[in-house]
Amino acid sequence: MNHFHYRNGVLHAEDVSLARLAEEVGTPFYCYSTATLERHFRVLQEAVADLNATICFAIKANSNIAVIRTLAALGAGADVVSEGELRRALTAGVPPERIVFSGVGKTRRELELAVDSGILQINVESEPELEELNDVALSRGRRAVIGLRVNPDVDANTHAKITTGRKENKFGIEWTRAPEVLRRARGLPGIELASIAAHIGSQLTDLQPFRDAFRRLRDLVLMLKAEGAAPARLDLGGGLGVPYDDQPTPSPVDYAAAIRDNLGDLGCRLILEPGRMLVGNAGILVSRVIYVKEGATRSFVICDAAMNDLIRPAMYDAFHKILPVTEATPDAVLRPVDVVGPICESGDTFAKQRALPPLAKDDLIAFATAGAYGSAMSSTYNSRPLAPEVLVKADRFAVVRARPTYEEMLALESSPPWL
Ligand SMILES: Cc1ncc(COP(=O)(O)O)c(C=O)c1O
Ligand SMILES: N[C@@H](CCCC[NH3+])C(=O)O
Repeated sequence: MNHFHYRNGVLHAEDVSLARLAEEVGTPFYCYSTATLERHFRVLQEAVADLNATICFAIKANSNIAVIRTLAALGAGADVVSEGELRRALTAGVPPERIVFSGVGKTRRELELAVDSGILQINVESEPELEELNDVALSRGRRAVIGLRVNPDVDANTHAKITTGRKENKFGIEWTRAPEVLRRARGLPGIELASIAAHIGSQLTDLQPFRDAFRRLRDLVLMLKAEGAAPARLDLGGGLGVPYDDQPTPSPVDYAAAIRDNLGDLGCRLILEPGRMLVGNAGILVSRVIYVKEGATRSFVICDAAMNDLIRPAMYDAFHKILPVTEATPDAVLRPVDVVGPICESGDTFAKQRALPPLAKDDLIAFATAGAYGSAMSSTYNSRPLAPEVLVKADRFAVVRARPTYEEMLALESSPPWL
């Protein structure tokens, strides 16, 4: 369910016309719906209500502070993976006791900041990191509260670039060594082992890989219990997919059932780290057609958004629905076009041979389901300013990240003295 819909023939975000927003903020821009964010959070919260779970929004999916703040106001925590994300979460008002710090390559400085901030847990992904964190904690006279992320060697059945729980992936402690490393963690004076964690990948459209991973976590918990050292918490990561096309994806209720069936009787508190499912359908990227060009074998709709704004099609061959902001008439004849950006790479293509209603210079189009890994993965490639972000709530809107000026973009660079 999302709150982007046509009203009087114009695409709206809640009660705000995207055509009006395009006039006010210029294109391209991202637009997020507060109602969709809130609805997605509540649907998940209700689905897991009996499971004693903390929902830590994976802010890598959408790091806009207003988006994080919207979710934090409903009780969301945050899953962060860098100093920058930790600072964002704290700035957005997420209480430290609801923050989890994940990632395979946390620097000593990041570990120090995490320990000093008093966050819920640091998810350790390797033995060298465990030793480093032990050292950091002892040097501060503290014990670091950790989750040990294990790699359950389960195929998440998703795009190869976003699968994370196979043994050939860089993430987590190798499955066969997990018992030994858990015991090592228990014995370290600077470490408090509070949790076991796993995250097997992103955009999962099938629950079976989750079930397989949960069974493996169950085995580890039972092993620790038998040793009298049951973990207080289990961190199940994120990964639930969203429908980019019209294919159904598992519901939060079914996901919760998979958790309940496999882990519900263990008496552990749970941490969930959803990213995409909270924000994916809450965001849209609006762009203006610059030209329509007739090539030798196909037609190109060249728009002012590009791969630097939304890299998912170029990087993962991802599909995003493309909607005309002015609704097509029922008798409009669709024709196949390539929708491309202005960047100097053929990979700067949003869609190939997509059947779309007639589009002309200056028309507005919108890329749907762009709220997750859209703006968060954008860059300034080709010296293009980052697209602004707008948050809508009913009939109100706010520019929650402005488009930088070219002066601001150039200001961080300087000439060396010899030039
Ligand atoms: C450790 C961790 N947690 C949570 C997530 C969020 O994943 P998703 O956006 O698929 O829910 C990711 C990204 O896949 C991740 O690496
Ligand atoms: N960036 C990926 C998801 C990666 C998840 C990160 N753990 C995407 O756009 O689908």
